[in-house]
Amino acid sequence: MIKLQNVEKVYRTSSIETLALNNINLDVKKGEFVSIMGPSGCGKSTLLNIIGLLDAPSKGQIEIDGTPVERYTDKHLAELRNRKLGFIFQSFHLINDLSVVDNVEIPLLYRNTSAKQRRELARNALEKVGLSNRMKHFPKQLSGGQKQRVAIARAIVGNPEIILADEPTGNLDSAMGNEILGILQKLNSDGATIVMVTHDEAMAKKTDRLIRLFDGTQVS
Ligand SMILES: Nc1ncnc2c1ncn2[C@@H]1O[C@H](COP(=O)(O)OP(=O)(O)OP(=O)(O)O)[C@@H](O)[C@H]1O
Repeated sequence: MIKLQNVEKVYRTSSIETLALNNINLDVKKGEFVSIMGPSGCGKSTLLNIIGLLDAPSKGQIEIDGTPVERYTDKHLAELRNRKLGFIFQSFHLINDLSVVDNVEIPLLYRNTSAKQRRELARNALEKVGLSNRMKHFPKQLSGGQKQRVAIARAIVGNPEIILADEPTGNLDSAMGNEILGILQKLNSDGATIVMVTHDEAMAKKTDRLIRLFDGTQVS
C-alpha cells in the first residue's frame, strides 16, 4: 500500500546537517497496524510525515499503491492526502473556536460535500468514537481523552484507508490511552491501515508489527 525504498532525510541549517532518516525500507500492507518506536530525536515523526506525504525524502522512493509519488502532480498529491490519509497528533490540533462537530467536518470542506451530508458524516464519525452526545461542545469543555476522540473522528470522517497517528496517547493517562488504542484497534479490524508512533512498549506490542528506529536507522 505504502512502500518506502532507501529513504533518506537530511535536514540542513546554515551550520549543521542532521541525518534524520538513513536508508529506510518499509512496506506497509493494507490492513496492517504498524507501530514505530525509538528514543527522542531518532526520526519517528520525520518518518511518519514522509509516509503521510507531508514531507519529501532527500533520497529514495515512495510508492503508493504501486505508483511512485513523483509521478503524481501536486494537485493529485493534495487530493491523495485528503482522501486516503487521516492524521492524528499527540496534541490533538483541534480548533478551539469551532464546536466538536464543526472540527470533525473540516476535512470534508475540501470536498464536494453538502452541508447536510457533512453533518451526517460527522455524526457517524462521532458515534464511532462514542462522542455523539458532545457535538455542540467546544474543545475546552472536553477532557484530554475526549479531545483525542474528536481528533480521531476528524481523521476518519472522510473514510481514509490509512490512519497515521503521532503519539496519539502521549498526552493521556494510561486508562484514556488504552481507550484510544481500543478505538484504533476497532478501526483497524474494520479495515483501516494504521501507522502509529508511540513511546509505550505495551501499546506497541498490541499492534501487528513494531519498527524500531535508532539515530535515523531501522534497527528491527
Ligand atoms: N525541521 C527540522 N530542521 C532541522 N532538524 C530537524 C527538523 N525536524 C527534525 N529535525 C531533527 O531530525 C531528527 C529527527 O527528529 P524527529 O522529530 O523525527 O524525531 P522523533 O523521533 O519524532 O523525536 P521525539 O520522540 O522527540 O518527538 C532530530 O535530530 C531533530 O532535531
